Amino acid sequence: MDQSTAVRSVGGSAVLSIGSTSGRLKASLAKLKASNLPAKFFPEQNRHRCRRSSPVVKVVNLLSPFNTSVLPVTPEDVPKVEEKFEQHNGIQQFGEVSTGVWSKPNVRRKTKIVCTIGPSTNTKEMIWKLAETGMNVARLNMSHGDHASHQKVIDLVKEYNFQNRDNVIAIMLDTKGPEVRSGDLPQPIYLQSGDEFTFTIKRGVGNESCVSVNYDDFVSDVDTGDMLLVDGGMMSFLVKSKTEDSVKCEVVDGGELKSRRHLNVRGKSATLPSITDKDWDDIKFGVDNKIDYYAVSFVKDAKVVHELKDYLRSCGADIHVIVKIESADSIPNLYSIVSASDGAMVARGDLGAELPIEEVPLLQEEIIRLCRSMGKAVIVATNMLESMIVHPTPTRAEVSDIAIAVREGSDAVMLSGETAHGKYPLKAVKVMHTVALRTEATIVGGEKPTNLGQAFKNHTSEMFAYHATMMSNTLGTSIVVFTRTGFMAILLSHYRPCGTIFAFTDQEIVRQRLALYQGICPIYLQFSEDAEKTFIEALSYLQKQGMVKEGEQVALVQSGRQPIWRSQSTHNIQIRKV
Ligand SMILES: Nc1ncnc2c1ncn2[C@@H]1O[C@H](COP(=O)(O)OP(=O)(O)OP(=O)(O)O)[C@@H](O)[C@H]1O
Ligand SMILES: CC(=O)C(=O)O
Repeated sequence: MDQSTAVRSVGGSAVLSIGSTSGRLKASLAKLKASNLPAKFFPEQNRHRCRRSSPVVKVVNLLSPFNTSVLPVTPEDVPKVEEKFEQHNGIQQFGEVSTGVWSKPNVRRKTKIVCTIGPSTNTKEMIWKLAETGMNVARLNMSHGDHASHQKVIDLVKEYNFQNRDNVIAIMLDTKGPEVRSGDLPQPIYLQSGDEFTFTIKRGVGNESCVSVNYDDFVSDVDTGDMLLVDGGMMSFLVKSKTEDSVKCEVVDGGELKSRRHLNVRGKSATLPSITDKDWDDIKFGVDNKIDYYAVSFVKDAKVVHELKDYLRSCGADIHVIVKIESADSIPNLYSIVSASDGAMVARGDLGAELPIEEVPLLQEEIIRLCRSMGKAVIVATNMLESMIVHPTPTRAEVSDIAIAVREGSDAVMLSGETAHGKYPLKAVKVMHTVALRTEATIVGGEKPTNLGQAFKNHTSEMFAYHATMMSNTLGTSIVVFTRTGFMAILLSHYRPCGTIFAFTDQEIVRQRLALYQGICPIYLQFSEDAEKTFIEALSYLQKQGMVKEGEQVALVQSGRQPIWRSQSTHNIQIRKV
């Protein structure tokens, strides 16, 4: 077996591919000399670390007609794959095209994909297709739609999870938060630089020169000289003067102003509570529907996270909280906010509106580093494939953006408008999958994030996770872990082992939750009283699905907060032959 399960079938086709490439191609590949690439790409020089194939081998593989592991990116190729979906009358037939779980993109890729569900994707057919193409988490944006429309999506995702025991999609409810939005307009207004335009707190105004704003303190929060941004900067307005109920502006960057657009004041957060009355109503809706994650918008301090967690405890809801870092006020409190939560989202849209745009990449890196060191999940969001809302191929800069987020170590990357209302939702997921998979193949694994030891305060589990990772990296094995709470699987994920973490759980809620975490393939299994019987069943499942081969070794981990079969004091890692 190739040492990295994430790339094993790709690695296997290297020799064949060289033989099948044209002379011109061979000549260009010859130019890709090892000496021209950074030493860290070459595993021979990092023997003590994870063994990976070099990018040169991967380039050959990408170009090979025999390669089936890396999905195509070109517009010519992608429709062929989508056509394949169309050939099947009825989405249930997906199972028939699959040749075991290993063929699924969700298993081979480590970095997870969050897809926002909207008008382009809120049908049964599209949710099934998204799931089969690589979606790991379905995001419901509560700024749009009503409970009935979100209920339909939740029910469909649950139906998918129920019918597909070998794949799982988590559900994330993203709160609207204290968003300031302009009101309805009968039709879009075209504004040019230098035009005058007024925003008013009077209700129901929408004409060529003035529109309502949904926030009563808007006038008092804004000062003359402030810059107002629409949709994160798509249009901008300079505040010239204000009255009791209106703010008069000059258009700086013009464009088309549509209904219900998002407004930010550069450098300022609205003086509204992070969780509004509407959000509490939506949070209750999430509790009733047993969703997996809340993404909480515009969190400014840890207090609000504690408040939400207290509420969830009081109703016995086991839902994890992801804080969205998007408010200027959140930055000084970053450590305490992340510490109180289960993870963070780098919400680059609003972050880049409230703070200078050049701060966004630096903050992204810092937030990822902080989350990794604290053992928290981290998602990079917004504009990742923005051009694919209307075009079938991404810009090269967008491809690089995904690669950077993967290299920086994010657990997940997110699609917003691309899947919510874009023209090419499946292609966008496919591109994200391919870029992430390709980038992961060049990452040297097993680098322990600093300070992780202090994050978990459970030194035995911590030590076992660390050593299981080192052992599996050295031997080139996958990791098999049994978990009732998800704790040990999450801990292992934070050490970023090279092989896949097959996390067996007898709790459906844990199976769903683990879908967000880097490198984890969650699998439901009813645990037997007899540990050995359960291990055999798990390994036989993996073998049947093509995830491990006969004779291959796996690292089997029995550790964590709650003992399943072991007595309190025994923890162990076994290396087993399948
Ligand atoms: N549930 C939904 N129902 C209807 N439209 C939706 C839904 N979810 C998303 N959309 C549409 O997809 C767009 C992109 O989704 P996204 O989650 O990025 O929204 P957003 O961050 O609130 O952005 P915006 O400020 O542009 O609304 C939204 O602006 C909206 O037009
Ligand atoms: C995702 C989101 O809310 C943002 O980027 O602002």
